[in-house]
Amino acid sequence: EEHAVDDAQDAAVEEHVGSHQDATAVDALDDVDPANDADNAVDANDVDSLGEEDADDNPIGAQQAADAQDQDAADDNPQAAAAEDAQDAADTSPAPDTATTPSPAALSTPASVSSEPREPASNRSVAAWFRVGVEAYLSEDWKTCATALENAILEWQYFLRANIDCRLKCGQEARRQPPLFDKDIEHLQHAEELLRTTLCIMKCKRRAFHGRVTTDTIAASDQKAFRDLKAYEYLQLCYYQSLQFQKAASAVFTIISHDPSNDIMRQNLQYYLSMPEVDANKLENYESEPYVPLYLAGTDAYFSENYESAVSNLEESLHEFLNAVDRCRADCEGPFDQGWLPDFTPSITNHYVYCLKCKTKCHSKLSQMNGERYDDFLPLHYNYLQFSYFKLGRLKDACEAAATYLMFLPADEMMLENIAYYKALPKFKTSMLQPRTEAVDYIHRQTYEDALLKFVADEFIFPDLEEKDIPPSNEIREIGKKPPRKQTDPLHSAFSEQNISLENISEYKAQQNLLQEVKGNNTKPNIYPAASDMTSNLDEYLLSQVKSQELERLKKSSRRPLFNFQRESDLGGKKRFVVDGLANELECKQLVQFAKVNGVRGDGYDGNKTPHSPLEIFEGITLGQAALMVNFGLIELSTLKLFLSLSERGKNSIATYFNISNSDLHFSFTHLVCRSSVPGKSVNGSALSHKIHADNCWFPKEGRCVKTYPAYYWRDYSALLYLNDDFDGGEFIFSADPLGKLIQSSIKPNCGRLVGFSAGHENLHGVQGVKRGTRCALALWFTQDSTRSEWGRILTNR
Ligand SMILES: O=C(O)CCC(=O)C(=O)O
Ligand SMILES: [Fe+2]
Repeated sequence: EEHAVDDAQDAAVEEHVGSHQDATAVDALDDVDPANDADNAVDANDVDSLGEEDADDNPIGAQQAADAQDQDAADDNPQAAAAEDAQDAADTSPAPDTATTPSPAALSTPASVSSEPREPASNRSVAAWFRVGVEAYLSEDWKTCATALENAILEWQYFLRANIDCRLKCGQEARRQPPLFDKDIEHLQHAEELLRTTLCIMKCKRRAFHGRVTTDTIAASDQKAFRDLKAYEYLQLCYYQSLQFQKAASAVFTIISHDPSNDIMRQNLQYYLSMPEVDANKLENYESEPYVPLYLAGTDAYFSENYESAVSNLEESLHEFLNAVDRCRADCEGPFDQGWLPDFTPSITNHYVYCLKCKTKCHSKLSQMNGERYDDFLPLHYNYLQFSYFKLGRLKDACEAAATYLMFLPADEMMLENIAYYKALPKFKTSMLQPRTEAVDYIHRQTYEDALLKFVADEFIFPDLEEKDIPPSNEIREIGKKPPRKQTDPLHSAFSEQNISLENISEYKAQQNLLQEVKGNNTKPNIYPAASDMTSNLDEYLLSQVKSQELERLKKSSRRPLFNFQRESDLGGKKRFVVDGLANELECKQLVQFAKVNGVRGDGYDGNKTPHSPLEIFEGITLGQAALMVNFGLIELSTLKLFLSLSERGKNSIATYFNISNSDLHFSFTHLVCRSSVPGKSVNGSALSHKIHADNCWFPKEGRCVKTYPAYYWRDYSALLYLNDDFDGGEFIFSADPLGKLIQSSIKPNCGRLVGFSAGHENLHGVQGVKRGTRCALALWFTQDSTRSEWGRILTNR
């Protein structure tokens, strides 16, 4: 519960950061309340080290402030008082009740309390609903969890829709206006169009978010959570627990449609589908696009030779697909944190390229139905259409569709043959082979945009930057994130690695600064000093990060923690966390090597060589054994020290996370273990390496977890510090049930990653089968009962 508070604080920080991001340039205009403008200026001041005058210097901001003053005496909210504006806004903003494209997602979201998708019940923001849902999940209040998350999703969809609608409508509207001056000198007409669009967007958003708790800015981390469909992951478990099985299955289906490679959700779906209550034919994708049902209806009609219906459905599907691409592209036009202060032109270029990269992904992102990809989804429409039109005797339409198809796939032999056939028909005229304009424009845009991005990739290369500015290894980066590119400079980086762009650089600099401060003048960014340096308190320092001021500062400047940290809400259950960076590559290699050479088969399990899985070899070595080996001169003292040092780091992280004083926490057992696949045996996909269990009690059957012998019932906390990742399988999993049917989260081991959790039945866990290679970990168990201290540790005190 304490962590819930931490979460809320984090969120507050994020939101805070999020808001002043917008204090820069044009987005600042969005904020029509002058009081807020002032706040933003001050915020910008702390973080971006902008002078206060920046806000005043902002020409439009200043204008606004002046306007505000004029009317201030009469009304605190000057712009709201302007009736004209209100009128304009009514014209330009997405009027709640005249949605041109009602999102099917909203319509089919399980929560559809009313039939009005534009007005979800909303007395909380997106983030607040999400938090209520996750907290309800953690306190096992399944009904509240389900409704809160449904509301979170509705509120999120509203946010998305309002932003997209405003951007699209305002863009169109601005292009329709006659210019203030009818000669386009120095691209002033383009500038005018931007001004008009901006004005319109401000009014539109202001109206769309009027009186709502959710504003037009949502913290980037919250946005990411929703784009990754995090809410559905919780939602499915809450549906399941509140016995709404069909909806649980649909929520999982929604996740898979979005990310077909999500194996955990596939397993969950299989499980749900095996339940008699769940009907596979009624699975719904709650986030499906409008063209999907149209396309399916169109192709069904086509194959049953009902060409009228095929044509009308496929034309509509085509229209909706292009519409979806436009909406996807508009969604890309969000804020961008430059992370530094570039000149005007590089600044807009930077933001432009960021958006462009996002936009060019829309085509393939949408070329799929419920997770099934089709490379030629858009051209396929024209293929079905040409034949259907032909069958209906509409030769001109057939020829147009055929010519359009060829623009996408110019070498398609079948289509070339079709065209030859059409050409031979007496009614044929050459003018009929006109490709359709919507497709011509689409392809031309695609070609030009690809050329721009290729230009960026080829030309923005700055080979002069010194190697010393580049981190030497992956030691300081986050999980799954590429290190900043070699041979790069800030601008290039903005244009290269995915969308992370410049954040890499500012984050890297911030990390460098922090490390510098912590470590004095030692410049190599290495989280841990040499293995033998056991007195270093750097690890303790970093582990106390959650509360540390330094980290707050780091968060403000880079908005990414130094190393990844996952807590309860990320892991789908209580009293658990994951932290990275507890050991460096060298330390991991040394310990793995030691374990592989000295591990004893079946150690710790009375010599049972395959205690967990008959498909794998299990080897282990305890701390006490290692101490004895030093005594007999079999291994180096430094190896023992490393073993000890890593175990202490594990203990520190458990003590810090669970807020226990280090002296009240005792090691009860320390075991360095490796699990190896046996070639030819370990391929069985579903077998577990370690079946689902709790660490301090045992399930005699289902249900009660008994705290008695043979369970190690005195164990209070567990930690696994992983040492390698050069194997397949072997994920650590938290499960909601003892059969491992409902996996809450899955953690891929790698060097320095630690998973920590309380040892009771609230943390059922297991290990997926190791399919290739050897997986080594330092397993640590702790107790608060000093009489249960690990005896072998005494051997190390010499
Ligand atoms: O190795 C792991 O990841 C977990 C092992 C485990 O749960 C145990 O030994 O109790
Ligand atoms: Fe365990």
